[in-house]
Amino acid sequence: MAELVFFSGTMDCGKSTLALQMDHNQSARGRVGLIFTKLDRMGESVLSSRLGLSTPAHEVGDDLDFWEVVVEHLTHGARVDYLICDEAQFYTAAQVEQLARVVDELGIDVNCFGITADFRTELFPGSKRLFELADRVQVLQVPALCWCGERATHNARIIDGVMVVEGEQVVVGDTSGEGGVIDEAHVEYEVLCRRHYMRRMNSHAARLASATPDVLPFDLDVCPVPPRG
Ligand SMILES: Nc1ncnc2c1ncn2[C@@H]1O[C@H](COP(=O)(O)OP(=O)(O)O)[C@@H](O)[C@H]1O
Ligand SMILES: Cc1cn([C@H]2C[C@H](O)[C@@H](COP(=O)(O)O)O2)c(=O)[nH]c1=O
Repeated sequence: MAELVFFSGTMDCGKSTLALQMDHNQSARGRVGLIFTKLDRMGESVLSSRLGLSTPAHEVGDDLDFWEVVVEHLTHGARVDYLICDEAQFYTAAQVEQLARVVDELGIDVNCFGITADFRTELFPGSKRLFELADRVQVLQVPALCWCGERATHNARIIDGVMVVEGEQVVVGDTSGEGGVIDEAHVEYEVLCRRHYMRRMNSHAARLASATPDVLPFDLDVCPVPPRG
């Protein structure tokens, strides 16, 4: 039975790597897939992982209709066994519904990969609809970690070193320091555990706090001093 599966988690937890592995394993056994992505950090029409691998992909614009794309392939005699859909958080709710129809009416497996929530902890439209419609939502096995060592559960947006909780939902960027730019400010992301997300305590803020002896905003037993870097 074909399935709609949503592999979800924070940024930097290995979603795109898994998407590439899944495609590799399927195509190595002669199955034929279509690969989609939207707003990948590496540019248009590419699905890339931080491990350095990438593959060409169909870029998903707001007007792309997954049902029509797949039906057109089939009508022209092409085989389609599965779909790999990366950065699915950015898809529209209608596009997720088209993906569900591809599964139900064409019997094609659809594997979606994407972050659950934005830097304000609000669900992205694509993720919300996937949570509502997917046969399965899977968390990845290797957790991304907060600077304190706990499992990271939240994505923080950092502008010029300071964590923010207001702004546009979509700003393409990375966790490695290479970010986008808004109004000439440097935008990047950092994954945090809930405790440190709620305290607005990214690694930079924690380092500053630990350097100030009379300001101890959190319990050092639970929140060790973050590593330098
Ligand atoms: N130099 C490295 N050596 C080993 N693993 C790495 C290295 N760089 C990144 N990774 C792994 O790649 C993961 C990020 O993979 P990626 O597929 O780009 O994440 P996502 O798509 O979820 O944002 C990291 O969590 C880490 O496990
Ligand atoms: C939290 C958050 C993230 N984004 C962007 C930043 C990246 O370009 C992607 C996530 O990609 P990844 O492969 O999972 O690292 O999403 C955003 O636009 N808004 C946000 O709030």
